[in-house]
Amino acid sequence: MSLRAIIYNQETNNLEILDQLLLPAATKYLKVRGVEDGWKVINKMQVRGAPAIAIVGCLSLVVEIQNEKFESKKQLRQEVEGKLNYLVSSRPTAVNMKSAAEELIELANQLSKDEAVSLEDMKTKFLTTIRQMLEKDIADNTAIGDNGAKEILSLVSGDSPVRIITHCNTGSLATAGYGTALGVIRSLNTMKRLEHVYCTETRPYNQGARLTAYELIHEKIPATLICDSMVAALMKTRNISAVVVGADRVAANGDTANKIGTYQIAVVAKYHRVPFFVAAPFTSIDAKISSGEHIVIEERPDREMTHVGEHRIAAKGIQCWNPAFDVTPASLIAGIITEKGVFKPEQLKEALSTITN
Ligand SMILES: CSC[C@@H](O)[C@@H](O)C(=O)COP(=O)(O)O
Repeated sequence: MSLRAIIYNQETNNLEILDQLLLPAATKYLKVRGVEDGWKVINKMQVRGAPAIAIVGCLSLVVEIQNEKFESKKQLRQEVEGKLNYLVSSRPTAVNMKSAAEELIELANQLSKDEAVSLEDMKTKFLTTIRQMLEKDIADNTAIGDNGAKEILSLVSGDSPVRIITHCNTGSLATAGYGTALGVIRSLNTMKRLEHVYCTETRPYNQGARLTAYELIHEKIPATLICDSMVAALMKTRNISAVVVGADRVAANGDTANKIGTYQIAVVAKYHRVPFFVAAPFTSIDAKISSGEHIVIEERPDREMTHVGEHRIAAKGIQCWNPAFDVTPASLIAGIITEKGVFKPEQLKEALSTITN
């Protein structure tokens, strides 16, 4: 069974997340009792990964309001709007929580205006919409996995197996399950066409060494860990078939914000003529921004660079710069693998306007 980052029980209204700060040393689930807990676990990165952030944020709202009594539809609408906006402020770069909040606020507005909808119906419809996010994300990831595997295999001759590089963590721990870039790797492995995957350590937070490596071992996928600084040497010496990474926000022109270090891998891939793919659900695409210039990059505390756990590794007193993400220009991206197909960056705008649900 694949790892579960999010466990939600509708009957008991219980939400738990796997504390990703403790992995791989300890597997401990944390209860999320409402929006305040939701905000904290996202901000502290106990849950992380763009799709997982949105799902946990929205489910924390379900937990909070499921048993709450509201006087009117207006009161319910105002409360969900305030709380969703608060959840959006937990981390700025990934678009998924923001898009989910905007859609849910729009839904609350519509239901609140519709006189045929009672207060009870409004609440039920609202809660059901959020609960469906979990299942939808898994279905989307499975489609991304299959679309990406087919795309990569179409680039190699005959039945040759492929060798993939990935960065950060994009698997079951970063999503509702299966994963995006790691979903592509999982699908290639299921098709028996994956020779090997190389995962980067992903400094400074080590999502690759701690989380991706853990998932790959758990899934028995043939894998090797490399430091972030080894990518160029690896591409020069091993015959790498493709790079596949996830995304925190894809702009309308295809520029993609993802974990810090993604951009330099794309530059190195271009030099070595290795196709560089981004795997992300439509919920990670921000059609409202024309390019990556408009993406706010989160800067995290120095401590994440100077310490590993409780252990200081950097000289005391040194200044740090710790952006959590960078933006890879569309010109370096061979394709954006989504649940609705694989698009070249320049095809994205049209896909966004023609493909709805
Ligand atoms: C499917 S997850 C895609 C991205 O969110 C992932 O690659 C990433 O950058 C995660 O960053 P994180 O800071 O760990 O939340």
